[in-house]
Amino acid sequence: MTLDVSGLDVAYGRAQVLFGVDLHAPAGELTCVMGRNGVGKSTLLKAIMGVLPARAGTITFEGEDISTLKTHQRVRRGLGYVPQGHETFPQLTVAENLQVTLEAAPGGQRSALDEALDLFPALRALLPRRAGFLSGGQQQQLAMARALVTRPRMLLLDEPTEGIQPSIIVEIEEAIARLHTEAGLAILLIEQYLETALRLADRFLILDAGEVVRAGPRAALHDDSLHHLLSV
Ligand SMILES: Nc1ncnc2c1ncn2[C@@H]1O[C@H](COP(=O)(O)OP(=O)(O)OP(=O)(O)O)[C@@H](O)[C@H]1O
Repeated sequence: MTLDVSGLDVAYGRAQVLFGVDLHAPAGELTCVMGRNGVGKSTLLKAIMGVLPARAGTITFEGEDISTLKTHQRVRRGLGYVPQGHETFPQLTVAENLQVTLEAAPGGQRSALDEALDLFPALRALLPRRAGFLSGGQQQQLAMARALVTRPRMLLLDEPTEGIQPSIIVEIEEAIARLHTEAGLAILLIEQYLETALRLADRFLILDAGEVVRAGPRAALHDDSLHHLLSV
């Protein structure tokens, strides 16, 4: 369940955005990817999922080189991904959103759906609602529940609390903490805020202008010299 990225370069056309990024996200640990707006955090997750092609570098998951696999093959290997902006099918109900994913998942099991709903109990009451009518926070919970239905071994979350009302942020953070501590799921979390990272992370990595400038265990985040690299 360990994910290793080595020497990753990614570009949008001629504009290179990631430069030789190395990342080690061990099994069972929660790794925070941090850094200010536009430093390349989302691009890193997209490249790990194969949504964007890498120009150079390797991505290894559980010892297998997955660099050339298609996104759905990476999902089958056990990577779950919740992109920024919590994409759901707005015209479908919450129940249908979950069902569609369950049916598309190899060996998808009803029990996985029940477990996902146990993690976000508020979604149960919303099952008949169209996803497009949910609040941003509820849609984020639905997007996370959908990713969990595929029973990932590592979950990649792109700023799950961005732009979400504080009461639901707490629920989402609790769900992330439970997935990590109770279910032992490995998590790669994009998180801009230091306080949240200090609460949740086992280890961290800070990007600046597309390069890894710091990485280490959570304790190393208590370092004032990092502040200029983060949003405050
Ligand atoms: N589709 C695209 N085409 C061209 N450039 C892009 C594209 N998407 C992102 N970029 C650029 O790549 C850089 C990194 O963007 P990215 O979204 O990965 O950063 P980020 O750290 O996730 O920032 P944010 O927190 O704002 O999402 C930025 O300069 C951005 O403008």
